Amino acid sequence: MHSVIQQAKRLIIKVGSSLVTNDGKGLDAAAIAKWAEQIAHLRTLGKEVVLVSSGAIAEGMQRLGFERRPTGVHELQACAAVGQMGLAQIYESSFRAHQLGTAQVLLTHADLADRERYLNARSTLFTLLQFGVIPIINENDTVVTDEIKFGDNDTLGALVANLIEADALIILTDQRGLYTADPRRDPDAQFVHEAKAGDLSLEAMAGGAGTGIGRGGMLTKILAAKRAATSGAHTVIAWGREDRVLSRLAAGEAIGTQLTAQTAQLTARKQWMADHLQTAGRVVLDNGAVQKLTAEGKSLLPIGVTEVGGEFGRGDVITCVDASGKAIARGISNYASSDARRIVRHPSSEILSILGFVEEPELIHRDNLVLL
Ligand SMILES: Nc1ncnc2c1ncn2[C@@H]1O[C@H](COP(=O)(O)OP(=O)(O)O)[C@@H](O)[C@H]1O
Ligand SMILES: N[C@@H](CCC(=O)OP(=O)(O)O)C(=O)O
Repeated sequence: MHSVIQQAKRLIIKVGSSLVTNDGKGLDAAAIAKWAEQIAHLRTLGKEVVLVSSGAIAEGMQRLGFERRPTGVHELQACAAVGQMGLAQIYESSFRAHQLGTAQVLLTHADLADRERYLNARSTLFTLLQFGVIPIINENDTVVTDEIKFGDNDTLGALVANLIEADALIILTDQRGLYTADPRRDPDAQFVHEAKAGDLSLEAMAGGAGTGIGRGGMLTKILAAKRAATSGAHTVIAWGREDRVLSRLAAGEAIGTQLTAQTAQLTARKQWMADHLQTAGRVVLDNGAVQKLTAEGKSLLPIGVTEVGGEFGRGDVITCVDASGKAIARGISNYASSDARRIVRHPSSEILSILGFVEEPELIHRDNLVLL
């Protein structure tokens, strides 16, 4: 019995190129329809699902008549642009059959490295989930070059898991999971049912991609599990063509390789904030706001702030101090210091008229806040 997917409330599901495009033969509509049906079922169980799908380049190659993967970066980018249309179309119609809308989200490494864009991507994804649509994510291949690429969507899946604090990452691939060696090369390879995410011995077992279609191979999946675990997300690597694989995982069946995160979600997040020893600025809270944060676990609203110190940007970690100057919390600011100065002491309903825009009603959302 594997219970991590059964218990997960928010899930990232990553499907690889070889699966989506039937080993490069063209989009596998039947397989995609089955995942869409199962994801619709997961939604009825109350789970939020974000899909990370590869396959744009493979599908674009097919559409443009390439027999082999082109080597030129612009040809690859052109393939991605062409193929992404196919992906968007097939996901939209497959989910539509289950009364579910989809949204296309194309991300680059630079988007997640930049704090402001990181926060924007995060807020947009949360909003899409609130609207009940399925975000379909891929790398924005047309604008990236090798140096700034995620490179493989396993890594992207893990970063998205970190971004929206998913409980689990499911990586669907063309193998049943991790073996002690590449099963395509070593007939004696043993299946690994369960391990700790981040266990170094796993990295020695995993090899590169098995076909010319996929990019990452097993090593990037193992590293993705390690990365996902830093924000407390567990990973399951499973065969995408396994009968009802997603529904059975959600029912607690032990399919695939389960890589369990060792850090609890909250601890991981707290640790991340605690690591920000040098914060960019500070806000002074009135007694009411101190009470809301410390005793009631609430978010910090601009109205509870009396003073803003230092220069910081949206997305920077700042310190919250009480009237005596004692640090009581640390968190990610939704507003730059220049904007924060204008909205403090005001109710959130006035943010729009003061600034002309609203990022969020909170200065720091409680999910982005750690008490000291
Ligand atoms: N230890 C291992 N266990 C399982 N598969 C492995 C291992 N090492 C390498 N592989 C290879 O990784 C491949 C899956 O990665 P990849 O081709 O990138 O798929 P995807 O397109 O799903 O990301 C498998 O087909 C397999 O040949
Ligand atoms: N963004 C690329 C994904 C490349 C990639 O990571 O492929 P895979 O190893 O199959 O997940 C595409 O859509 O073709």
